[in-house]
Amino acid sequence: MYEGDIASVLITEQQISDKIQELAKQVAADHPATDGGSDLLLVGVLKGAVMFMTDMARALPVPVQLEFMAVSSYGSSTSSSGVVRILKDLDRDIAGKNVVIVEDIIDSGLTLSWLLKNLASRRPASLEVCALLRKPDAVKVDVPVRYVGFDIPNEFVVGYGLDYAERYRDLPYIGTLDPKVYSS
Ligand SMILES: O=P(O)(O)OC[C@H]1O[C@H](OP(=O)(O)OP(=O)(O)O)[C@H](O)[C@@H]1O
Ligand code: HPA
Repeated sequence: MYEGDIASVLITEQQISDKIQELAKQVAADHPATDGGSDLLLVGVLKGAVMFMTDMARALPVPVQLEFMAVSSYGSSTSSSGVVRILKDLDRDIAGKNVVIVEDIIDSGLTLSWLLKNLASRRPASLEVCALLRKPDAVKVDVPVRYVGFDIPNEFVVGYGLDYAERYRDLPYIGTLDPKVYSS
């Protein structure tokens, strides 16, 4: 699939799957199930986090509820515009809920820092972030991320939900994109 467009495989399907088991254990340890179930609410950030969110939800040994939000700062470019827009808001109130934001990638950190402020103002009982990938620039922005899958180099990556111009989301692994794809 996508022959010639992927320069290298950065993280294999197996590595993603093993990491998700690890992350799920960490999240569950911090959010034990109670008699009334668990009030853990995963907030997935569309569209990139869809694969990660659904795999996390199934790996978590505690009941979770799912909500989605769509924001966009990239459009069809490989760098963030810095302007975050809400394309789809949550369907319900998160006040009093234990919320974990599920993100595919933290790159410049702009999306997440905006999202954390936005969701914190809705008064959840707790608010944490679980990100599969984090790039070096994100460390410069002060965003507290409790759960991180992989720290990766500063290269544009695709696959497992991550796109370039809406393509490659369906790849089961994470790869680097051959620069010829976005320079042509
Ligand atoms: O840390 P940042 O530099 O802000 O980048 C991270 C954000 O960029 C991507 O979303 P995008 O806006 O491309 O939308 P998508 O998830 O629909 O692909 C990704 O899914 C993150 O939400
Ligand atoms: O490296 C990336 N790949 C795809 N989408 C992204 N959004 C931020 N960084 C990236």
